[in-house]
Amino acid sequence: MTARIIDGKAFAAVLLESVAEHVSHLKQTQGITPGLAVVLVGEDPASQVYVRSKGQRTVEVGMHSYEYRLPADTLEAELLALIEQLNLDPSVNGILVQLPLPQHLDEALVINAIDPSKDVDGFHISNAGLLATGQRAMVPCTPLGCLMMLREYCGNLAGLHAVVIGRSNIVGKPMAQLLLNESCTVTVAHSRTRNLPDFVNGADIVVAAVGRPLFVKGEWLKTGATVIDVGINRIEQGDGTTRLVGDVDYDAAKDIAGAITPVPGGVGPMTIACLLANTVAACCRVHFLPEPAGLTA
Ligand SMILES: Nc1nc(=O)c2c([nH]1)NC[C@@H]1CN(c3ccc(C(=O)N[C@@H](CCC(=O)O)C(=O)O)cc3)C=[N+]21
Ligand SMILES: [Mg+2]
Repeated sequence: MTARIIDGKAFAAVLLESVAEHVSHLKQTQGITPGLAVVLVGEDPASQVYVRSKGQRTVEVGMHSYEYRLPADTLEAELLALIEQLNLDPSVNGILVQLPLPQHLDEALVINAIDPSKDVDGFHISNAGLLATGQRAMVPCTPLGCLMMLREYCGNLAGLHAVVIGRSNIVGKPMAQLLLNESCTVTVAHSRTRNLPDFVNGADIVVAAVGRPLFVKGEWLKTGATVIDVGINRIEQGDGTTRLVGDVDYDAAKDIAGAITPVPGGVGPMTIACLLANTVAACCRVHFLPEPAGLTA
């Protein structure tokens, strides 16, 4: 069996098109242009690449992009002052503080300083709590993108056994919450789980978010399983160049899975599309306007 390839890039392009239409409608009928502020502290090269591509996509769909690049030694008080300024600025509908932050900054403190209604990453404790209790929340972009692709490829998810590998606050935990809200039977596994292959072998859906290259082996999978690979690992090749690989051994998995996301071109592009969709939703909510459908359970 050869798996269907879940084309996240194409899927994201469709979502971005509908975001762009929504933005254009807001402009024409309300004179409003949604705005997204992205804050990057420090000079991590990978983070700079992501921030640049977020800014480009934001402008492409017709929204305002505001970028703040702060030095690595920025004081916590300075960062909190910027967040407060963005919280109060009505032209800013979404605020994203790029993670990870430098060591001396308290990530939880900084994230929880963001106005929850502008927390388009869905990382604020208030949004995490709303999601965990099945209420309308800003949903973290990566798990939201994964859910959209799963709904498309599996249809109704109720009763399916999903194994989420990874327990981070930004992917594993919210992914498990979303799948529970879809009535999946959810197992949350992680790098310390014993007999992980046995759990994976029982899964109709596998979401791999452990951050270890090629960690999930093809032979662990149940035939026909749907595999979502959240990993983005840059590995050195023999010739000195680098290559992006996921957390799943794709070449082996594709002969056993029923459907699988590639890396790159799977979850990554959906993450950015969902970020922009969340920003439009945040803008609609603050103005009491109808918002794009399908962003939550
Ligand atoms: N507050 C915060 N929110 C985030 O959402 C956030 C963050 N911090 N810190 C870093 C991670 C990483 N992240 C990615 C988004 C898109 C791609 C993406 O589009 N990847 C392309 C390939 C990119 C490449 O070639 O390097 C793909 O998978 O096809 C990757 C990674 C968002 N993050
Ligand atoms: Mg972790």
